[in-house]
Amino acid sequence: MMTTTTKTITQALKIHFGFDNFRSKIQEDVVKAVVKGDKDVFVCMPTGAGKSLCYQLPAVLAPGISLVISPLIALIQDQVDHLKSLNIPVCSINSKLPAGERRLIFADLGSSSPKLKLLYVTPEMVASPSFKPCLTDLCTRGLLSYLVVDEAHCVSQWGHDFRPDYLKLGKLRARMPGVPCLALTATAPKNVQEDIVLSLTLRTPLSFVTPVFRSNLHYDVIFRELLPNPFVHLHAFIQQSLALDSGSKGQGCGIVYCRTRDSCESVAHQLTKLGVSAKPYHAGLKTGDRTESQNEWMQGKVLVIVATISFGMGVDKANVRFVVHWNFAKSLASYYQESGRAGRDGLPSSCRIYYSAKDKEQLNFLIRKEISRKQGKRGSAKETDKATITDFDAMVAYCVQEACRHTTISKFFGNKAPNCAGACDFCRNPKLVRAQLEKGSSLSTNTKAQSSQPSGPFGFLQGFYEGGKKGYGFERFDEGEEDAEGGEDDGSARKKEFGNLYKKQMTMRKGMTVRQEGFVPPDDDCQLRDASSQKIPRLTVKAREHCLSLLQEAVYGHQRADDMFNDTVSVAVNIEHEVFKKSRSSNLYKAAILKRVSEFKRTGPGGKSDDGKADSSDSTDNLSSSSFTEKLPGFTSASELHSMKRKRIRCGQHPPALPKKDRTGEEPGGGVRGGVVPDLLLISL
Ligand SMILES: Nc1ncnc2c1ncn2[C@@H]1O[C@H](COP(=O)(O)OP(=O)(O)OP(=O)(O)O)[C@@H](O)[C@H]1O
Repeated sequence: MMTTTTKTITQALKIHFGFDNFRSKIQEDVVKAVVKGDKDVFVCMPTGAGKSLCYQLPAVLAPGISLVISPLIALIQDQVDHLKSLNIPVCSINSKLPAGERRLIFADLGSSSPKLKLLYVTPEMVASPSFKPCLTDLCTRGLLSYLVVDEAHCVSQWGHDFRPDYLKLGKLRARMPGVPCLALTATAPKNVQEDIVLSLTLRTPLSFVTPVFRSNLHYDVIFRELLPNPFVHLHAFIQQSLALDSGSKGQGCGIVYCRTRDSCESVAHQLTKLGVSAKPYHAGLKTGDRTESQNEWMQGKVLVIVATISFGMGVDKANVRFVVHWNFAKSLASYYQESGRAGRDGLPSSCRIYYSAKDKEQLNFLIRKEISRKQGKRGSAKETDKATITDFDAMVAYCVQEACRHTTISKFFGNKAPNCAGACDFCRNPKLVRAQLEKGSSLSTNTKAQSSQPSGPFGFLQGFYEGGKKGYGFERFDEGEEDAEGGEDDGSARKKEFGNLYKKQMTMRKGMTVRQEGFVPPDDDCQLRDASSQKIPRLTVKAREHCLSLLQEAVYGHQRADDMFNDTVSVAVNIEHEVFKKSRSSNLYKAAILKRVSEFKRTGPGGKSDDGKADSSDSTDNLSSSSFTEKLPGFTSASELHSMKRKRIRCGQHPPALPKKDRTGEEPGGGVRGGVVPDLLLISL
């Protein structure tokens, strides 16, 4: 037990970390309790609350070495770099360490008075035969000051990031009975907290648990499928969050999380096209490119990083003004942690989900299939399987409930409802949230009504799955990702296999059409009706989708105040489908679509009358769609959309470069080249 005075602690806080004060009373209390060293300590504090200091400061003051267990090498590296920049003797032993450095570290650890203060290792390393003797030696010589378990929720099978190797830490703990243990996490509901204490055999620990509520974060949910152009909407949100339109500099940065590598690429591309500097970050990139993206974002050269969830763990950037989830998170606990990367400096920041029912359905499918696979492997069901589904359901409920978002999160973690005070969309304007829900549910009803097949579990056609079983597949939900170090994964081949299976099933589900050579099938989130139909020769899905987006823009621009809650997406989908059904050739189809588009534009409030003047209904006296945007911050104004209109190009001129993904060799206009279709068709198609 140590008798370090408060003065010594505050001096060390200033000297080693450069802070005049503790960030909070609880941070100070934890540090003092750890420094005292007579008890194990459990800390559950929100993301960004300053948990690292709770063990780093005591470690600096302690005479020996503190062993820190952390789940990821990348996370460890960030901590090590940070501490090295503060001149604190720290190192990490991991599989990637060059032999020479490794020898030096072991030499220091074996010396009579090691210089190292903190030693970071993964749970796998701590259990490895090469490390065990060193650890035993340190224990025997009484040189181990603390055992620190960071991200302690990984120890719990109820936790959203369970790591089987964390379970072995209980045994490790038993081998060092006299060493105080400190477990820290940001995301632990009651059952996970209990599991941590049990698994790590913490002895009557001092618990410091603070509510998860962070008043500086504004949470909201936007239904992506209701948006005429989600990218324009995202762009507007980013502009607002970073105050780009006010010309302010040093305004911070943001993260957009996507589930797949492809969506990272396409969202980053779209944002760049709209004028925001954005870069993708995912495991499919070369390490150098990934590091470059991260560095440029850290330095503020790139404002938005569009990443899979592999990005962010350990990234301590204070001025993240927004975290967007373009795709659904796999659980509410993960969502809390990922969104919590916003506003670590305590300033107002936004956390937004672009919810999509299809996206949810897809993730549901993946999660349940994965559970089924695990159950098949172990031959039995587990309570934790249920917990995974409960956590996912909580995520769904968060999006589709009429309730305060902060309250939903707080209750999930076993806290009381906080005083949100308008820090979520529901508390700001419940009517708008309700309107969006109603629109969303009518959209999903329409989509369901279109299917002539009875749905199987979770909306899928049961007979379509291999063997007709209720198997769901997919072991990780950030598909296409490299595995986290030591994660419980069986390899990428199976991932790919499930990916292909999933795509195949979705295609079958959409159209039951046998694929013809050369026909590129619709993506999983394609909104078209009869998307897989190849009834019109040479008409591609891409061309149809493009027509649909033109229709959507036109329908949206056509809306008047009294029909602003009309479902523009469904209207456009139905018109496109009607035209598709009636047309016999690709050219006739396109001409019919353009005719409908120009009709809408001519007659709508945002359109022009025949004499070329703005329609009188566009006057500021009327409730235009831009004032609607202010009222319902889930929707993009028609004017924003019209400013996105494609540039007029003439026959013989090259169209603007297509995004990489579109360069398939296939003509966007369905294989029709300039000269065959009139000029007007090339403008838009
Ligand atoms: N006493 C303090 N005064 C000022 N800033 C502090 C203090 N303690 C910590 N910080 C800063 O707060 C930020 C968040 O700290 P830290 O990374 O430890 O949070 P955390 O609780 O571990 O979050 P997460 O769970 O997301 O990893 C860091 O930038 C850190 O430097």
